[in-house]
Amino acid sequence: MSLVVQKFGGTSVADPEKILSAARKAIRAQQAGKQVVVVVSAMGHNTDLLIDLAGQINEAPPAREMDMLLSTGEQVSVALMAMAVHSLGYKAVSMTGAQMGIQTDSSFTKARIRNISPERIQKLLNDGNIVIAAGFQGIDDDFNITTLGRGGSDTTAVALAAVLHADACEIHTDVDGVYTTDPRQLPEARQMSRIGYDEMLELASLGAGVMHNRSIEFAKKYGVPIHVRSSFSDTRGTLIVSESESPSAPVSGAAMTRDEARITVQGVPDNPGTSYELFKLLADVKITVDMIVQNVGEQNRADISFTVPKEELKRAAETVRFAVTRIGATGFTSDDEVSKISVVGNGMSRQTGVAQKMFRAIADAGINIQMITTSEIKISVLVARASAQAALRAVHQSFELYRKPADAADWSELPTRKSKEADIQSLVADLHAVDMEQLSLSEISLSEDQARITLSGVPDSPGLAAEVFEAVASKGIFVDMIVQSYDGYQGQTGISFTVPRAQYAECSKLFGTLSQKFEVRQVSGSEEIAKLSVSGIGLRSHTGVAIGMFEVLAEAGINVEMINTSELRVNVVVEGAQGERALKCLQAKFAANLI
Ligand SMILES: Nc1ncnc2c1ncn2[C@@H]1O[C@H](COP(=O)(O)OP(=O)(O)O)[C@@H](O)[C@H]1O
Ligand SMILES: N[C@@H](CC(=O)OP(=O)(O)O)C(=O)O
Repeated sequence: MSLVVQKFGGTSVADPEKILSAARKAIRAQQAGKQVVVVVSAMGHNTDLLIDLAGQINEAPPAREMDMLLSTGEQVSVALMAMAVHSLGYKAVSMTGAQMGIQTDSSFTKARIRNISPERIQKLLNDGNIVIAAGFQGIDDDFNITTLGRGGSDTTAVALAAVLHADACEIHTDVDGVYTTDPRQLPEARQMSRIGYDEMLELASLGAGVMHNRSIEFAKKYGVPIHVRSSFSDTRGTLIVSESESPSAPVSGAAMTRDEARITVQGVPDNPGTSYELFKLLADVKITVDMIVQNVGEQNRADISFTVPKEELKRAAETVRFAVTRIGATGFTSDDEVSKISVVGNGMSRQTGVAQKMFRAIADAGINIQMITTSEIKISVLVARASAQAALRAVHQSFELYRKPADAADWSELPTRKSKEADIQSLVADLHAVDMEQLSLSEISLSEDQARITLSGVPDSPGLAAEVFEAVASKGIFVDMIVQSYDGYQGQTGISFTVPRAQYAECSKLFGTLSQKFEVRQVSGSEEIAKLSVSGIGLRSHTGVAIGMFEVLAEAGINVEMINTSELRVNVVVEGAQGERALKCLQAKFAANLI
């Protein structure tokens, strides 16, 4: 019998009428011959209210008690939803995370699911019940209640869909589907018919609050199709599956992470191990570091810039102050008035000129780019918060995201779940054997076909990045990694990028002639670089991967020249001669995580 998981977010169960309307949807699905599991979040903004309440009693409430408190929001909703189904004449049973056997680790307020026992739910479904499951919560080995982190009900829903082998996991929310960017930010955003898991994973981590990023990790890992749709109508929404909406579009979506802060550590001794020490100290106090830009240093000193969520700046600055003395850096600067604008698309890894187009759009809007990082399917830039919305709009316009691509898939072509009955047995067995959210890496690789160009002391003004990469693109040179760092000294910035080794000579010649035009202090580079990549799922939520890479390379005395990180991959560039040795170190370090 086919089975559907329907998740209703806080806005969709905000009052009794909405709860009744959600209950009717569940009943309609059951009448259509499906077994139905409904996952609900706390009503409206109840989780925020509970957090606020806790704050009035204790400024730093114990995390265990926080989870005890926050889980009550969902417990209210499941009971009311079950009552709603009963009032309409159908059978329903509500269940907490513990009752469903959702076992987690003990990281209160951001627990990870280890295991789910589907037997009880399955029995209740077989008896004709609609099962109403509390989202966002679980239980640890010591019977403590845990929660999965803000927005975690999506993760509960997808995890249940995986273990119950549902046909689809429907996310019912207050928008019609996934848009090319947050429609609350840009009304011209367009609803997509579908989006790839990797694209959604990146967007969700970049501020597209419509989905919780960890739920996409699950969906990708277990092949669960997600259907994001409106709670208030029955229209088709957006499918999240393996393939993108359009095979040709370079960019599928754009996102803004509004409240960011930048820290630049200046004059870091350019020795193996210093970055590791800095990021380890930050990781030890559980600060999530993003957009790491370690540019190639001069005179054996480098600047390392990175971003942290704005609310973490105070804590991060305390740690960085300590780290500066410990690693012998010269100082640090920070700015908490910055936002990150990103574009994401599976198609960009196959096309040239995508980064340049984004930089041009932002330059033409008169906005300065402070930092750049790229990865295979994502380009992020840091801009002043006051210009962030204008930058988002400029980028959205430039890639014509408001227009449906001519080759966009339409609903009739959308794939459905293909796995067979036998798969479920092994899936369930598998889930009992391993942690559902354990780090799984698919590949550790070395490529030696790239070269690096570094422009140091570049004037930090609008349009510079666009001009540099337009010049490179005009020669038909494909740029892979790009990092631009904020330079706290004299309004200057440094840009490093990699190009195919075969085009290195041409590219250095180009900058030999262009360096005067761009008023670059120094152009340097190396034909002998090695790029090492660790790929998998959810590498940013498993922040240990980047740190682990820094650690083993530092231990082996190998200096990291460039780094970029994304949900799917962490890349580092090291000196060419060290490539093979670096690969062996990484393979040894992550052997247990390779699948
Ligand atoms: N790319 C996007 N597509 C659709 N919605 C988005 C996107 N980015 C951000 N959002 C926001 O996500 C909101 C839905 O998420 P949320 O408020 O958490 O819903 P729920 O309460 O159902 O969990 C939408 O109202 C929308 O403003
Ligand atoms: N109630 C929790 C979990 C959740 O997923 O909520 P929502 O589905 O409304 O984003 C929160 O607010 O974080």
